[in-house]
Amino acid sequence: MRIVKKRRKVSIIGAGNVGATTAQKIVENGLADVVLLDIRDGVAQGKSLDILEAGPLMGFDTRIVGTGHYEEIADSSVVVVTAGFSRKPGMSRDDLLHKNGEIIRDVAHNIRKFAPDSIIIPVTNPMDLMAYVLWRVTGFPRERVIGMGGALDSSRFAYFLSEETRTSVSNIHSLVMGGHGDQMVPLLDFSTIAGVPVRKIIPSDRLEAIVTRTRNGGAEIVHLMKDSSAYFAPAAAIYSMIESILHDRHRIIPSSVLLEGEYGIRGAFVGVPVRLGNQGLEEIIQLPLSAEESSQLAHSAAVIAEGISALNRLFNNFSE
Ligand SMILES: NC(=O)c1ccc[n+]([C@@H]2O[C@H](COP(=O)([O-])OP(=O)(O)OC[C@H]3O[C@@H](n4cnc5c(N)ncnc54)[C@H](O)[C@@H]3O)[C@@H](O)[C@H]2O)c1
Ligand SMILES: O=C(O)C[C@H](O)C(=O)O
Repeated sequence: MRIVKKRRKVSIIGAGNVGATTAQKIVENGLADVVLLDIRDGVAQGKSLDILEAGPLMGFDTRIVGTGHYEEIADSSVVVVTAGFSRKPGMSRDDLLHKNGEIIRDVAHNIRKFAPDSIIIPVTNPMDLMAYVLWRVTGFPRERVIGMGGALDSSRFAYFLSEETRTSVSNIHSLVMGGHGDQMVPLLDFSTIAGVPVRKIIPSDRLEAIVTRTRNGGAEIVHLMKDSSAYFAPAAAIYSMIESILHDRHRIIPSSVLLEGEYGIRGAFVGVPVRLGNQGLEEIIQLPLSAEESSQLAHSAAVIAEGISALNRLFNNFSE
């Protein structure tokens, strides 16, 4: 007997650099059908057609629809939110709070209305705070709002470690926790090369330089590109999360989720290692952090909590 399984649907809000690159990866790898939505007339439609016209060359049969209408996102398994402004050289991610906050509140209302059963992956910056807006407005359970930040930061950290040691990236496991901002916490005790802790292999001054470069990884690209932030590695990070969810792989991927007492933090979205499967967030992995790492994480969470206070001042009422 043939098992016929309908392809899953992923919607991406924002057809800019991150959104369109993510769409292309999903469709080319046959992971899901995609709806690409943008406020700019014709952009999502044009990019979708362009991606489809590569089908005969790349050999994929997955579909992508470009649209400006939220009705199209109905029945999505996953909705990725990349709509909004990116920072320019000299700006911090938090400088985008007001402009992107308004956009994301509107996007959240539409997700609640048209894709109420979806799992949301917030990407727009400042990501941990935009995740909070999406969670507050949609009223989704925390299992279904999972922000992308730690996957990207950990990948950057791993790449820099591989470059330093001239070792294949496949031998490197790295972990970055905390907010997706200047206070992120790269964890040396949980980062290894072929199972050996990095502190045993790389001298401390070099490790310190790598940690600093990881913290500034986003800014380094913004400085180089001037009018855009990163999008190839971000799209790969989003893809890895969606793949673990749709294929129910239970991969442990650092992501920004609402903490309810884990790591001593409550009421904020903060990056922690989580297990991702069909239902979204399956488990928050609690690691035995050192006193110094715990205090760095607490500091990062305190900065996010300040951002939440600013959001509460901005939106008296999240549901307007
Ligand atoms: N979390 C992360 O790790 C991470 C990584 C990279 C980028 N980002 C963030 O993702 C966001 C997008 O980055 P980008 O490089 O794709 O930017 P971009 O400018 O290329 O694309 C943004 C798109 O959003 C669209 N848009 C704006 N308002 C909209 C609305 N109301 N509804 C639908 N679409 C709307 C724009 O028309 C544009 O096409 C930025 O905020 C950036 O800082 C986050
Ligand atoms: O740095 C940015 O503004 C974009 C993104 O958050 C990144 O880390 O590349």
